[in-house]
Amino acid sequence: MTRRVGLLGGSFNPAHGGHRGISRFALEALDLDEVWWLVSPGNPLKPRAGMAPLAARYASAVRAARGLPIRPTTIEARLGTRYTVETLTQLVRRYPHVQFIWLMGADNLAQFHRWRDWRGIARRLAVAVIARPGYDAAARRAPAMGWLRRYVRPAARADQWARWSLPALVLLHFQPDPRSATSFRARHPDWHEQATPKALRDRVTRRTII
Ligand SMILES: Nc1ncnc2c1ncn2[C@@H]1O[C@H](COP(=O)(O)OP(=O)(O)OP(=O)(O)O)[C@@H](O)[C@H]1O
Ligand SMILES: O=C(O)c1ccc[n+]([C@@H]2O[C@H](COP(=O)([O-])O)[C@@H](O)[C@H]2O)c1
Repeated sequence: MTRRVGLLGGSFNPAHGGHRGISRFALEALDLDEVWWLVSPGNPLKPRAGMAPLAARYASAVRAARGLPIRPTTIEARLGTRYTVETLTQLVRRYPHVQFIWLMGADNLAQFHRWRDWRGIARRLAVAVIARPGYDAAARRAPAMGWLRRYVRPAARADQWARWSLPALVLLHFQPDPRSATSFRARHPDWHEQATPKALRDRVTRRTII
């Protein structure tokens, strides 16, 4: 049977309640079986300075995902992909029985036009953007919206996304969640220096999704 999976790519530096909240919301609004958290080896647009090691970020994701149908994974490190379009090409090929939808917060929509082959991403799979406090105006004015606007689908029918022709974009609003990794790091600057259990660290390189 075809599974419906939402992909939330991120730095997870560290994972926090906002990731959990939006994933829980997406599971329901998009009628998903699972959300996979793609813990990035390194966002191509973010500086490396201040980025905790992948093992620590992955461990934080495993903790934050507990009890929900969310699978944190470091698959991009194993595939050797950093650009989302490359990751998606490989995932679609590797998992022919999974229907994927790309999830991202409104802050990323504002930057989307800077991603490699962003139109190609939207041609490969549906995209759901989740509102984020402080980013409404930036998302509305997002340069990528100049092209994407014509492909916007009604949020009231978000659970039908698997039937939409591509490109397809849905803008989802739910109780805005102000949590961010930036504010977490401001309060806990050395969060990743706490020991990462060795077993978890080892699993980062070995882990497969299914
Ligand atoms: N509170 C939130 N509301 C909506 N989207 C969110 C929220 N937190 C994270 N996201 C989204 O989750 C994905 C991964 O986010 P990321 O790991 O960069 O966390 P972040 O809190 O945005 O980090 P930072 O503050 O370091 O930029 C991105 O698409 C981001 O937009
Ligand atoms: O492919 C790109 O050009 C690209 C540029 C910037 C960000 N991304 C992806 O966007 C996702 C969110 O990143 P972040 O750091 O905002 O959590 C993550 O999966 C990144 O790999 C991808």
